[in-house]
Amino acid sequence: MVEETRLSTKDFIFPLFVIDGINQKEEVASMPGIFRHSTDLLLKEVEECLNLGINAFDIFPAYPESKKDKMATESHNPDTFYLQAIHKVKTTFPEACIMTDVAMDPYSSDGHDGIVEDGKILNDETLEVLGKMSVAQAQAGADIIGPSDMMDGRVGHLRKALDNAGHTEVSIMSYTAKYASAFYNPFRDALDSAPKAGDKKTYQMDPANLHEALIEAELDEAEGADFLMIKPALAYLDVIRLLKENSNLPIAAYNVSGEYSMIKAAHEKGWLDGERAMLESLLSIKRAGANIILSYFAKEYAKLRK
Ligand SMILES: NCC(=O)CCC(=O)O
Ligand SMILES: [Mg+2]
Repeated sequence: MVEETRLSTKDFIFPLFVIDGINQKEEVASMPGIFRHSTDLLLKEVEECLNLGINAFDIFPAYPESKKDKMATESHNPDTFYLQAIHKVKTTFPEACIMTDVAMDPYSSDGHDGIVEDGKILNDETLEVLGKMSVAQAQAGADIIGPSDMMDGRVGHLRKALDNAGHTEVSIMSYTAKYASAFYNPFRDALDSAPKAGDKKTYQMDPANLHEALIEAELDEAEGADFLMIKPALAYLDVIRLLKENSNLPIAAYNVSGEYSMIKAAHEKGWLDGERAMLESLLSIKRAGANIILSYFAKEYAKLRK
């Protein structure tokens, strides 16, 4: 009765990885228990999760090097397997909430979220590509698009692009405060999307900065974001709390791959109780103020609750 914070399966968005092909299921080496599925098996995974009470999914594609180029052209090719997978999932399970990822890195031969020229990221030119990508994802059936690129002005640009294409009901979950973090490495293994040169510090946030997140939040709200997200979660609980107290938008937190894998690794070594560590860290994210948690633990949590 006096417990102040309670987790529920409904709090979660489960990130899923999709690959091209049929009957393919590969475990991500640095993320025990997390798989890359071809679309046919992804449908089974979504069905299993829906039966466990998970309603929302964030789907990411892993592309082979041969499909990548400087302009991320594959990202808005209507025949590409990712867009077809989104369409298939949404038409098979219309009740599922489907979120997609907007950034160039899975399709970029530079492994960056934007267009690279002479070692620099071209912010405004990148917005054009992100606009095409968003409209293609909305067309495929996305309910929420998740711009994870951190270019300036992209929320407003994408809102306009979606509206102009008739997708007024597609929401934007902005990666408002996405920090240049060491905790993303397993995810980059899952997607083979690590930067080929340089790092992401010119567009992602400095882990030293808290109040800069408020500037990002004000801009995103003004530009039309429907949700604000903080990423990573565990090393940034203060940022979650600050945005929760300063915005009336729903607050999401991304419990990222490294946060998942370090608990899994310590559990495998017998150094801590993985289940208790999972529950405690998820609870801390909600206690800090997140309404929504994107987590690779979502399915494990849902099974436990069941
Ligand atoms: N745009 C999504 C991510 O970058 C996820 C990172 C992670 O899970 O480590
Ligand atoms: Mg920004």
